[in-house]
Amino acid sequence: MIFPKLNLCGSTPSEDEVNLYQTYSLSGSVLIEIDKETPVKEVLTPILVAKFATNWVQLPNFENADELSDFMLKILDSGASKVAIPYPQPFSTDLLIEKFSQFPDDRLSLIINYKNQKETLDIINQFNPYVSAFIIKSNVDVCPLLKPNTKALSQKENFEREIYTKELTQIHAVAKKHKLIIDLVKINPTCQLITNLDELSFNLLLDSSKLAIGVYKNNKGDVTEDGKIDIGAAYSASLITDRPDNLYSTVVVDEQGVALGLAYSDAESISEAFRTRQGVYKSRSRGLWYKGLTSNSVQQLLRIDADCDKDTIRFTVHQTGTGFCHLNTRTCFGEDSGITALEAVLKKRFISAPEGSYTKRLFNDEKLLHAKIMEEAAELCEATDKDEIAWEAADVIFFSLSKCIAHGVTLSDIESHLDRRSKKITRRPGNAKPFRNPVEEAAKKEAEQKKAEEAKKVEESKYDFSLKDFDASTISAEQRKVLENRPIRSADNIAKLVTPIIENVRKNGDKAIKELTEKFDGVKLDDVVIQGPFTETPAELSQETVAAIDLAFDNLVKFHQAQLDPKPLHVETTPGVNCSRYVRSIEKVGLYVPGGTAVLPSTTMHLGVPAMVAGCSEIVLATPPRKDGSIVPEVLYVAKKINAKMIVKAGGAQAIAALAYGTETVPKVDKICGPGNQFVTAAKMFVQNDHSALVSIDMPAGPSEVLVIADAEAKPEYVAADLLSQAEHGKDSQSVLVAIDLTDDQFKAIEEEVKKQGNALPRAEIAKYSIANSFALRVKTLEEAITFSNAYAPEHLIINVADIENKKDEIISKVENAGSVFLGSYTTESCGDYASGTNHTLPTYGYARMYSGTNTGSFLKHITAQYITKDGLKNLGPAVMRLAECESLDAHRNAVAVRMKDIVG
Ligand SMILES: NC(=O)c1ccc[n+]([C@@H]2O[C@H](COP(=O)([O-])OP(=O)(O)OC[C@H]3O[C@@H](n4cnc5c(N)ncnc54)[C@H](O)[C@@H]3O)[C@@H](O)[C@H]2O)c1
Ligand SMILES: N[C@H](CO)Cc1c[nH]c[nH+]1
Repeated sequence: MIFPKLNLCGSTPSEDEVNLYQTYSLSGSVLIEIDKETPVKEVLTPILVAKFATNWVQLPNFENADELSDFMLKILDSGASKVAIPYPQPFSTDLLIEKFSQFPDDRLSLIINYKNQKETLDIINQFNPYVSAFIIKSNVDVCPLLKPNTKALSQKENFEREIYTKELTQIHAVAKKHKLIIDLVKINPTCQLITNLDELSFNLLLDSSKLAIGVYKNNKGDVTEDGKIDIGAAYSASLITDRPDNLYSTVVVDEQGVALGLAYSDAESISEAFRTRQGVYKSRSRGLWYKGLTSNSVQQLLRIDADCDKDTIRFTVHQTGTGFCHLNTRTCFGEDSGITALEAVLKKRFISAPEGSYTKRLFNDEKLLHAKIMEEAAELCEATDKDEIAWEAADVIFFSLSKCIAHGVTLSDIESHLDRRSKKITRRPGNAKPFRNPVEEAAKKEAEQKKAEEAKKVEESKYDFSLKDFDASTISAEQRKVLENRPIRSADNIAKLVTPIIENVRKNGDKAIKELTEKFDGVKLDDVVIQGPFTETPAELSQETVAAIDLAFDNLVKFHQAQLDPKPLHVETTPGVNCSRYVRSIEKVGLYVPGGTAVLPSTTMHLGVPAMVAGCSEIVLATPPRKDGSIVPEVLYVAKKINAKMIVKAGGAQAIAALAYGTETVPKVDKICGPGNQFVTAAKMFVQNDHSALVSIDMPAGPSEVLVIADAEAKPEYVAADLLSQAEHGKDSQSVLVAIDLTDDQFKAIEEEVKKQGNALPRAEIAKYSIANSFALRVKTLEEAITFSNAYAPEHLIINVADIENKKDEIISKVENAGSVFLGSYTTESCGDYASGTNHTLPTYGYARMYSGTNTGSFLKHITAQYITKDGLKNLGPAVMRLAECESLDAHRNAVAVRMKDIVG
């Protein structure tokens, strides 16, 4: 809900300010800011005693704790519901708490300047027992809650919104029972912001610089050009309705809370009610309904309240004229009864009692009325029997109320005095120890204990992350063979799973893609593809991200361009026999960018750059969409840089099938490249073997893996970080450590680091599984280590050993099988994963024995040609004919023989 604020600092407020107060107070609660100059008795007290508003008063800072405490007492006794005290004050927090403890907590609130979440939570925890509300003042200039939570939010906006929401939720969790109000000083409010804050149980403070009145009336919607929000619209933003006509049921009551009838409201009518300060509703048949416009039975609006679940509101009004009901009765529920009815009767009689009647005499003859009051009061004092007491009290009320009516005092005025009395407070002794509520103290202790237990649980639940440890000198040959291979994965089951997916896409095209994306990725797609060309740089990308992508991209282009040799090859193999070879790019390529557990703009570059450098004319990207059906801006930016034709918003086997066979919107491609999980790899193998697909693939690139060779010189911190960098990719990734001649302590230091760094990772849950699938092998020498690595054929090989600068050429000459090698303690694999220039799409699972990683050549093919002269055929022909005879292929022999006849006769 909103919480209007009015500044009454300084001397006497203007008429406009008083008017504003009267409008703001209709919303139920107002925060009035005063300073030491504000005349309390003349200005503040008359406002505070108004019965219907709940007034909070914001006090200034005081140099002295006693002065502050005296001022608090004065304001509270003047009728303020609560005082709001800015924190910190110029004196100590302990002293402030001591002063607070002398007042009831339900009369105090604290204003905190938000610096960071930790500090705010600490202050809230400290003051929780002594106050009943916190006003959190924040100076952010962008609030992630201004927009609705829709698909339109960018990844960055979603992230910021999530963080912000988490912070507010945590504050709410700590200050649970307290009212929370947020003052977003630099933000122009919107209805959406108020609704979003409501969901987080925060009220929004709105001072007069942010509030406007009657914006609807001027047909300007709910916000003015200078960013002020209409108070009625702001109030309505917190309301909800389940009615089909979207109106809010509105119970209309009088000053005593007696129901006059039921009406309906919407944002427009509420706005008008605030503007006119009268009962204005929305008639279901006639639109805006200004009550009393035709009947003269207008209603002075006193206050609007929302019920507990905010789907019904209550208008408290002062009803004039004949009443609320169209049948000319005061209420729609028939006649009044009790004291309310008595007041109405007495008011009527005061105006119209016949001359000479007893009532007329009572009103006119003050002495008679006093005597009756005294007489009935005495009789009430003497009465003992229950019925008699009630009888005499009724007499006292009758004559007292007559006196009130004769002097223009209403029941509402009497209630107002009763309320004021209930607001008077007695301060606890000044030197009392800080007041501690035993119930809250016990709750606090319990909460602390719970926190300690939870911290213990977190500590205990830390993942083990220990490495299975083998010694090369003691393991058997069989054991060694097992380590050289990867954990066996049954391809049968996966093939069974992907075949129907591929068939479905082949048969049903885009419809199947949409259905499978909803099933496996939980995303409902409107369109299967985003069509290029991608001409824009997505606005949500920061400059740093753009610069990082640009640097990585340029390095990849340099390294992949160097691999391109576009010149034809000419060799004269035998005099007159001229052989040649020509390079051609593969026309249409499909690049699969994984996206199941992490979005990989880097893979988009590592596939896209060689395809672009090779000159492929049609590049189609495929990647799983985000939950809102969109594609991350980083991938869109790379799509622009490689001039991709389109992006298919799908992952898994369905994406591979779409690229292989084509659909209504996805063009069929000639080659599919890119890594992926087991479904992606199985689908690539399937389509490659299906002649009707006529498509090739790059290689079986599966779960990421790294093998780190480290000796005693390698820093345990670096070794652990490198092992974890691949372990975090997926549960089936493998990280192998080959440790050269390490002592137990040195080995343990690496293990400890893996545990420490692993537990701190946001993807610890994934890394835990891959480390459990991994192992360490302890060897004596570098040669032994490289021998094992050649047998294992890792995707990535890191060699972090002493004196690498001098030994690197010798070492690399011994490496036979590896996707990519990283030499020395500063050459972390992450550089190759992103930006150094080498390609990160590499063969895994031991395929580095026979496959290369992705390179420019992956997107090229070669055409050979030959030109044989007469002399050439003379030189080569006899050998060809002899070989054809060996194979009994006479037609082959004859094709040479018919020519040789002409040449040699
Ligand atoms: N070797 C390399 O060069 C390299 C590079 C980057 C990533 N990788 C590897 O790629 C892999 C990426 O895997 P990922 O899962 O994160 O993303 P992914 O894009 O490969 O797979 C996600 C898709 O799998 C499909 N899927 C999920 N569960 C399914 C089920 N039960 N049945 C059918 N389909 C299902 C979904 O459609 C989803 O879109 C990781 O193993 C990572 O290590 C390798
Ligand atoms: N290490 C992966 C290849 O196995 C590539 C990658 C992408 N993002 C980070 N790393």
